[in-house]
Amino acid sequence: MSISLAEGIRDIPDHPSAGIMFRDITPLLADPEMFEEVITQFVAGLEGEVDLVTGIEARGFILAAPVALALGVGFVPIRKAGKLPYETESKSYQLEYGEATIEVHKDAVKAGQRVLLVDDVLATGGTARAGRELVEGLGGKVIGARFLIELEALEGRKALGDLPVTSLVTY
Ligand SMILES: O=P(O)(O)OC[C@H]1O[C@H](OP(=O)(O)OP(=O)(O)O)[C@H](O)[C@@H]1O
Ligand SMILES: Nc1ncnc2[nH]cnc12
Repeated sequence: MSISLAEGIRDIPDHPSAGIMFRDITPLLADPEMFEEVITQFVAGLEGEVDLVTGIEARGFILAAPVALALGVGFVPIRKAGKLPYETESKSYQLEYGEATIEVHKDAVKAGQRVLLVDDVLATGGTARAGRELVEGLGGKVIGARFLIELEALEGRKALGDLPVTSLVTY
């Protein structure tokens, strides 16, 4: 029987602010079959193609870490400003409901490493683009991005240019 990932996503109107329909993935995460299905679909075709997986705080971490382990490669956290302890590079950006700054450790990616970007939601694409720019600023090559959810009306793919993007549930 095929699994419907959309059934694990709950709609919360007006969170975190009026007019936003928040797509809550916690029911999916609480279901091990759905969670495993996401990781299986994310890694399909990527064996041997990736040197590092990066995830963006906080929900991106939940999905990116098991993807890294499934591919047998390391995980690099991209964190909100002020959280990483060593020297960092930073990027500020807009997202669907505000603005933020994210950071990565300066030594987290080596020149030429192939990096997969993983996050839960692609909305405006501001977060993912900032993450891509951080990785590429360190000399890494972002080879693709995987999202559980894509909010198509916000056209986040456009912010990622020619990057190969896969999303599993679209709204
Ligand atoms: O495409 P965008 O418009 O940039 O929006 C997508 C981002 O928004 C959410 O993160 P949020 O900053 O809310 O952080 P969280 O994971 O800590 O809740 C989500 O997890 C993505 O990272
Ligand atoms: N509508 C939304 N629901 C959940 N996460 C988001 N990140 C950006 N927009 C979002």
